[in-house]
Amino acid sequence: MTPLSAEKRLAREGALDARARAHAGGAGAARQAAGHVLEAMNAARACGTVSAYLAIRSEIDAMPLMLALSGLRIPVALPVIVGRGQPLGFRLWTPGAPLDPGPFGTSVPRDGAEVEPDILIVPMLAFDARCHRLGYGGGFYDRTIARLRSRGPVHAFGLAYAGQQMPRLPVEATDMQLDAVVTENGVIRPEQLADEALPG
Ligand SMILES: Nc1nc2c(c(=O)[nH]1)N(C=O)[C@@H](CNc1ccc(C(=O)N[C@@H](CCC(=O)O)C(=O)O)cc1)CN2
Ligand SMILES: Nc1ncnc2c1ncn2[C@@H]1O[C@H](COP(=O)(O)OP(=O)(O)OP(=O)(O)O)[C@@H](O)[C@H]1O
Repeated sequence: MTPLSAEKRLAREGALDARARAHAGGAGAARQAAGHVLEAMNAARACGTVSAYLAIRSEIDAMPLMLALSGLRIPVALPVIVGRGQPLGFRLWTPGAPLDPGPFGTSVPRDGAEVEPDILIVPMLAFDARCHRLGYGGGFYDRTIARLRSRGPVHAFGLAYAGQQMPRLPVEATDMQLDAVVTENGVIRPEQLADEALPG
């Protein structure tokens, strides 16, 4: 294990605790965040298919957003684990669509068509002011964002509780920066830190 992955593992422990505390605050945050995602999409002129997620553990619920998008006739997709070390696949979802159990407590639409999303709504353990993200460590979203960005423009918006912000996350070369992180308090765009251009 490299020192950086050990650092990430430590950060994950603190992040799980902070997220669980934020989650105990109730369902209002998920509804507020959903409204801010729609604002962020409008501001970025982002349109097309939106991939979201079915929350596991203490992730902020994306369902209010998914229902709002469906109501606006915007196509919604859900991630599918294709294999270890592989980018995620995506299947179309509609409210009430039958689901099959997937790995790690996830659920996937049973018979949704496979699609390529234009907008990714990304769950996480933690984020920082530069919109770097810490996930569960599978590297699934990093590989997925890298692949989609290599093919064309894609918007990657993190969705999180404001309480999931951390001072500064450890960053590996493969870690993708998000275009924004949306919380119940609004939209956070990546902050350019003064020392970012310096080596080390
Ligand atoms: N709601 C949701 N759906 C999602 C993701 C996600 O983060 N959240 N994913 C984002 O990639 C993918 C699923 N990937 C996941 C990868 C690991 C774990 C997880 O719980 N890992 C365990 C370690 C398990 C093990 O190593 O055996 C852990 O963190 O304790 C969960 C989801 C696709 N769907
Ligand atoms: N595009 C990529 N190509 C090759 N390896 C990658 C890529 N992206 C990430 N990885 C590797 O995957 C492993 C896990 O990455 P990381 O710790 O960033 O996962 P994560 O972002 O927390 O997980 P997830 O995205 O699944 O929630 C790391 O060893 C990382 O180097």
